[in-house]
Amino acid sequence: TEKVCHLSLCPLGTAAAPEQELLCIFGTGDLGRSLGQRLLQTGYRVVYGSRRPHSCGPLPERAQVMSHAAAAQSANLVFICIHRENYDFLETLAPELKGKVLVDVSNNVEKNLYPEANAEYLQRLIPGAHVVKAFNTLSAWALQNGPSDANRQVYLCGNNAEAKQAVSVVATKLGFTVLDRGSVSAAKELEDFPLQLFPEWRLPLRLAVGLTAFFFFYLLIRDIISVYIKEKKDISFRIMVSLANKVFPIVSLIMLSLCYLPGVIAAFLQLYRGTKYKRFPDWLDRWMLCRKQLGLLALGFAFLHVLYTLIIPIRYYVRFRLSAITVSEVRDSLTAGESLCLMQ
Ligand SMILES: NC(=O)C1=CN([C@@H]2O[C@H](COP(=O)(O)OP(=O)(O)OC[C@H]3O[C@@H](n4cnc5c(N)ncnc54)[C@H](OP(=O)(O)O)[C@@H]3O)[C@@H](O)[C@H]2O)C=CC1
Ligand SMILES: [Fe+3]
Repeated sequence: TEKVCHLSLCPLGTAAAPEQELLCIFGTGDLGRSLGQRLLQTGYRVVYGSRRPHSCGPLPERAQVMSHAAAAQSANLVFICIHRENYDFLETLAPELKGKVLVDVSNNVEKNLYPEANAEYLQRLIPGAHVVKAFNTLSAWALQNGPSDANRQVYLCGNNAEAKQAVSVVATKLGFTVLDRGSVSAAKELEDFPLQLFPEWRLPLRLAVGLTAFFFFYLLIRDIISVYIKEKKDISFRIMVSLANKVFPIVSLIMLSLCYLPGVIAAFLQLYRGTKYKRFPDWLDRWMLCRKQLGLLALGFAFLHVLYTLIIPIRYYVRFRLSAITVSEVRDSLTAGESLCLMQ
């Protein structure tokens, strides 16, 4: 109530800004800098903890830099923007970090590099702190530029509900949507996220490549190589357009049917079982989950088919024009020759 009275008594514009919360960032690297800049823009105060407070690279204006211990003491929330390989020194800061919320943003370069998740390791190093895994699925670039449609979500997990709440308040203020994934045992999963490149596309893409290769070679043997062997006719110029244009619609239709088939199978399965409250078998589950990708790929192949179909008449037209020109020129020269003969 004190704040409200204070604000309402003040004339417009001179209201004292409420004390901004101070947040701490360990590490003055790429991510630390981007995160700090974003936090400052959102209205937080930022203090960096660094090994070399006086000689670190360029930092956002208005940010303070101090030693790790001093920085840790001044804030309740500490973002650890340091690679996991260098975490070990944090153990010596355990007294300063006791009771603080530590945000682990780290990623690994490959899966299963370490037996435990980075966040669990951090928690083991500093048992007295509350570790929250968050922000690791964002890039420094995305953080600096603020949330966009593709980068809206911040996944977080941790054992302490209050600590998670504190982090999600910050994330929300930064403009992100928070998705709570549960306790720190989910950290491993979160750390694997950035290492999966469009996982749901992998199977459909492999399928598309496989089908394309299969039908390409099948048609190559059937339409071109066999003609060459039987009739000694070389029609290999057809490979680029005509043959390809036979492969595209076939693959497109197969992918389209694969997109709709699992739904039908699932419906029959439900009818057969007499209930829809039972899990589908794993293969069907996986198949159902990539229907969107299968459909989009089918659309892509259909589009290629349209494109190639439009190219073929253009090619014939050019050939027709060329031969028409040749014929008329031959005719002209012939008539010229005839008239020459007549004159003689
Ligand atoms: N860059 C990105 O896009 C993303 C990065 N991350 C994670 O954020 C973390 C930091 O990444 P990033 O900023 O790119 O890395 P950088 O290499 O740019 O920065 C790491 C910082 O850690 C500190 N540091 C380095 N070595 C040690 C050490 N031996 N002891 C103590 N501190 C050390 C340094 O700060 P100082 O000199 O001030 O001590 C350094 O600036 C990583 O865990 C990474 O996985 C997560 C998502 C995206
Ligand atoms: Fe067609």
